[in-house]
Amino acid sequence: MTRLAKGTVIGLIAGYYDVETDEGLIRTRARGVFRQKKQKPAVGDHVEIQIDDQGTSYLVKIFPRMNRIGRPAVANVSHVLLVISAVQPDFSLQLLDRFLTFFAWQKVAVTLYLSKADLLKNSAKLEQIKQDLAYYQKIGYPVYFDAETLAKELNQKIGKDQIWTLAGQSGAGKSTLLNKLKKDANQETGQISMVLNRGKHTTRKVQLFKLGKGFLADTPGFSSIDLTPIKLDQLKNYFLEFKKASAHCKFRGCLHLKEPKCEVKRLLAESEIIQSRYDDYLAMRNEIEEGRIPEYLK
Ligand SMILES: Nc1nc2c(ncn2[C@@H]2O[C@H](COP(=O)(O)OP(=O)(O)OP(=O)(O)O)[C@@H](O)[C@H]2O)c(=O)[nH]1
Ligand SMILES: [Zn+2]
Repeated sequence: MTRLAKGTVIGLIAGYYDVETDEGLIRTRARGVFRQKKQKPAVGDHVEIQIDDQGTSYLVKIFPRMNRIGRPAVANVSHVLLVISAVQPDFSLQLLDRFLTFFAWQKVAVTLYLSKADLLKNSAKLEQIKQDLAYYQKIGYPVYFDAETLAKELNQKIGKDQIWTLAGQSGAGKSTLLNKLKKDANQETGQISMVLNRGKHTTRKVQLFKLGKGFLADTPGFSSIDLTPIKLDQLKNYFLEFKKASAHCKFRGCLHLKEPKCEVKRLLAESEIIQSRYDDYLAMRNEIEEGRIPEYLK
């Protein structure tokens, strides 16, 4: 006799999957059939497992995913915590726009966190960055300037069963923030970790840890992105303020290039849309047309 159980993969350790189910945490292996089909269950996947009388279990089914992003991959990511540094590496609007476009395309909501503001205390440079970020706040992205406030509010922000992950340029401060959030959540001695650490050779690879009413992926997140698979005529939809404005463009399907009576161009002329956003839109169009990441970004 075998029975089935449903759950979410919350950990991936040396070929084993830890699945959180109604009957508790079950460590299981994936059926060989996935390998034949070149499918690989990822942390965050909603899955079905088969359990026999001896308690041996197999992961037998992956339910359709919302998305699968990052390396190591996390599935069904609904929110990203995007870490951008004020310095080291230098703050870059261009890079910020690339990340935001990528996540809008992946249907992932983004919260911004500015790291290393302490290294620029009271400088004109920091004021400029804050002014830039105020624009992003205005178009709909929440922005945080200190880790304490972020940590406190994340507990409320992470909704039921939501999966969040970190992203940001290499060196931006993702691991530093992650460690802080984990410490605040008192995860290092958490119950799940103890169960999982029983085995001697279990090197943890990827794990979701509980935060708020959902999870945050315990991975460094990812730092490089490829925009070239985006469809050229869809790109405009991933600039939130362009999308909103486009309802008032004369032409449906306006690409905000040379079309007459374009609302995006009007707002740009009035500085309601910042020039760097529009320039980055054009640069990304080029990149998609060329089908490769430009040299200067490699
Ligand atoms: N002064 C200051 N230093 C920071 C801050 N956040 C991170 N750092 C430092 O910046 C360096 C890089 O931070 P990490 O957390 O390793 O960055 P990361 O984004 O995980 O980097 P990758 O693993 O390369 O992707 C480390 O030396 C940190 O101590 C901050 O808010 N202020
Ligand atoms: Zn337009």
